[in-house]
Amino acid sequence: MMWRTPRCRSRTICLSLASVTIFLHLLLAFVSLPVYQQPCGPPGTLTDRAHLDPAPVGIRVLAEPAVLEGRVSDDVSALGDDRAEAEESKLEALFAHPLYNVAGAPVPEEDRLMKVKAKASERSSNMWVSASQEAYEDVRWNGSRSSQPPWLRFHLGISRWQLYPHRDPDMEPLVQQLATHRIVSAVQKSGGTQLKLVMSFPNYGRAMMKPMKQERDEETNYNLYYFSDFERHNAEIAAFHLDRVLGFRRIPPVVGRLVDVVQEIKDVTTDRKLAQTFFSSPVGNVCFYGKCSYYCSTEHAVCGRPRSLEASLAVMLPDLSLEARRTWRSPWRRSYSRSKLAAWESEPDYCSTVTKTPPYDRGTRLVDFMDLVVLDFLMGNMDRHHYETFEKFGTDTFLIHLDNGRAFGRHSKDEPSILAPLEQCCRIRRSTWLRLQLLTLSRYRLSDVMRASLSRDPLHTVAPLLTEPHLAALDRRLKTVLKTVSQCRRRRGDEVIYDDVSKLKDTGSPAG
Ligand SMILES: Nc1ncnc2c1ncn2[C@@H]1O[C@H](COP(=O)(O)OP(=O)(O)OP(=O)(O)O)[C@@H](O)[C@H]1O
Ligand SMILES: [Mn+2]
Repeated sequence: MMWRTPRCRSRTICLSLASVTIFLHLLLAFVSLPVYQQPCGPPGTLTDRAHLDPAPVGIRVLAEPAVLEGRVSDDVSALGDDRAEAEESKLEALFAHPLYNVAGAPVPEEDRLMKVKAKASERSSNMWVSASQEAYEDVRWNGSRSSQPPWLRFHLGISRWQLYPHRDPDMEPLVQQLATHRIVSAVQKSGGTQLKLVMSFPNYGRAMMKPMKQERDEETNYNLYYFSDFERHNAEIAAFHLDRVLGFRRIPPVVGRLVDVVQEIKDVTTDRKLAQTFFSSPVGNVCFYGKCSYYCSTEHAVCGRPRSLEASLAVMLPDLSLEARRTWRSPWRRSYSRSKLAAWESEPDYCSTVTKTPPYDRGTRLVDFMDLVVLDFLMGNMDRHHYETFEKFGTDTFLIHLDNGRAFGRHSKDEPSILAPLEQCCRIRRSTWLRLQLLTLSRYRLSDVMRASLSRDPLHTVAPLLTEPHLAALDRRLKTVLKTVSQCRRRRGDEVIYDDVSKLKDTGSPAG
């Protein structure tokens, strides 16, 4: 009977510990309640700047040591509401979180990419000269927003730090038009390696179309070098959603669409070279292959079923003649050679060379690049040899995350080399790091919010844009990113975190 005494004692200790734990949880719940009940505020109160309010309560809470050190468990996240939430409401909750709803000063004039000038409508109508002018609407745009088509409002909304604002009221009409608007012209887009078309709408809007080339459950061939990989239409779509979920807003909106290859391409194209590549396959599907340097041959034709083809449509950025863009070579670009290593793969102190070189030696360029690295690692994109910025904004501006067609090729393997810049430089924005931590919590889990976000795309009804293994890979890779940051912090301490949050508080300068 001697064994009873220690057990009784341990039971008493357990009971006391349990009471203390419950008390502490209740106390914590009571204290945190106001945070989770914060109203997200009407869209009018939100700013379209990607920087953070000096004192949003949620940020202060998230900046507590527990979160910063990665000690946040699902228990803490569940304090506000521990019920299983529908994924759509998880996405809503994420977008309502203070880390996404940052208040600040309105965007100053000089931080806007474009503005409406007198007689802009006349200039615009001359820009898109079409062989079949009657297919286009009469242009009656002026300075009033309601007269402007959604694509123009998107252009006018681009600022120094992002392509579009959080909770953009213009987003829904824009994606609606991309998904449903009549296509009046389709021509091949020159440049780049693979087949893609520029499509025009009756209101002079334009979109870049990439056709489906691969089934969703196919994985990239392991023996292909990344530069020979196919471009995937669903990767372009999913990348846009992921970039928005991460709070970057640096990818032009992309939607999926079933395109009738006869009615919406062959019959309306003025591109003779493209038209010549149409043929009917042995089973009666209409196919075409266009002219380009990779995969433009009968063997790699894209085919309708029998005429209906899945495609991604990305809204076009302002024409280069209006707003020039600068292309930057990535310091961590891969070698195109099958045998040579790039400098970053062999030089141990490569990052310190980069950080001494403009534009990485000042401002936010390095941490902007790290944001791109995180995005690319999560979606397995090895094809980031270049990135672009708007010339007008010089070096103090965001990086446009264009060309994501080679992402989401593999779910069963992660590509650690994509994270090399983060590992080597050990530098990340605090706001990014905080949002990444948020996305590990069950309340906002990355795979769940991505599933919800992607289910809004029109092609979702044909088949989910990302298969479950791809969604699971996002959660797995997110953990790896946070682990990398933790290891950096152990090695280098606080210098790892670029404090865009308190920087704002102190100086009010844009944190990017
Ligand atoms: N939404 C867009 N609006 C305007 N221009 C765009 C847009 N997306 C891409 N571009 C431009 O078109 C060019 C080719 O696009 P993209 O890089 O997606 O094609 P690609 O065939 O994958 O090219 P690459 O083979 O070089 O990777 C890019 O260099 C970019 O400048
Ligand atoms: Mn590409």
